[in-house]
Amino acid sequence: KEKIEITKEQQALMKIILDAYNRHQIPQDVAKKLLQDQYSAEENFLLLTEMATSQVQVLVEFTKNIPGFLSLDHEDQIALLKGSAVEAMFLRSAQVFSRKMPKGHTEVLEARIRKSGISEEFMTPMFNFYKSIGELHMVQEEQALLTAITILTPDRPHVKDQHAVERLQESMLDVLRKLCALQHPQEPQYFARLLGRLTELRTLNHYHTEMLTSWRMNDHKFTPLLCEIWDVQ
Ligand SMILES: O=C(c1ccccc1)c1ccc(-c2nc3ccccc3n2[C@H](C(=O)NC2CCCCC2)C2CCCCC2)cc1
Repeated sequence: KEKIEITKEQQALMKIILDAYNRHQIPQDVAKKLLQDQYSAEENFLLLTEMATSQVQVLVEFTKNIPGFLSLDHEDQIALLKGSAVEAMFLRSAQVFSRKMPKGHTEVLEARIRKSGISEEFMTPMFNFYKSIGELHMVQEEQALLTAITILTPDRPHVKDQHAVERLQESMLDVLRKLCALQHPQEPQYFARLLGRLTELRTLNHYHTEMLTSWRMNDHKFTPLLCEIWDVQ
């Protein structure tokens, strides 16, 4: 049994990532709002765009704290943020959805989301993803590292220096691999399952434009930031 140990600098890296992740949480809790009241499709869409706009701002702050990110080529920094924003939003939504809630609240939340205005065809892949994230029972460190790994995906569109991004992503993957081995000693395949979720995330990203434009309402209004990030309008 080879001895798994996280080095001093890897511990420091994990602490930086975790602090940044916890510092940059979404301001108000969307799940609480959804559990309180039923909203119309228009109100839900407005809630989504407000939540997503603040999440993008939070994501930028989190990303700036990833060691080495600010040393990347500036245009590559933008390409990485733009390329990962939707995936990070779904990852965050999945974490909000799979958070421990009082009895029956998750079912109410799911029902509210199903009736929020998203078109039927996207419900299954979206909830399959949320449930597969929930089954992993990730600890905070794993969630933070997985978000950083998603952002540091080298093959996003328009990234010029992919090797520089690969090097940063690899150091995150190495810490995550060790953390999984330490946190889940009985589950040697846990790390692979975590990375499998990133593949599922890409498929959600793939049809995000139809998901947005097919909300059951007309005149979808987006903030300027979301027009940039979501390639809409
Ligand atoms: O259609 C969607 C879409 C959006 C952008 C690109 C492509 C598709 C699309 C549709 C629902 C959800 C989505 N899945 C959720 C799971 C749990 C809780 C809320 C969730 N949401 C939305 C939300 O506010 N997400 C926040 C979460 C914090 C981080 C920023 C985002 C609300 C919005 C009010 C109505 C009900 C769902 C997330 C996304």
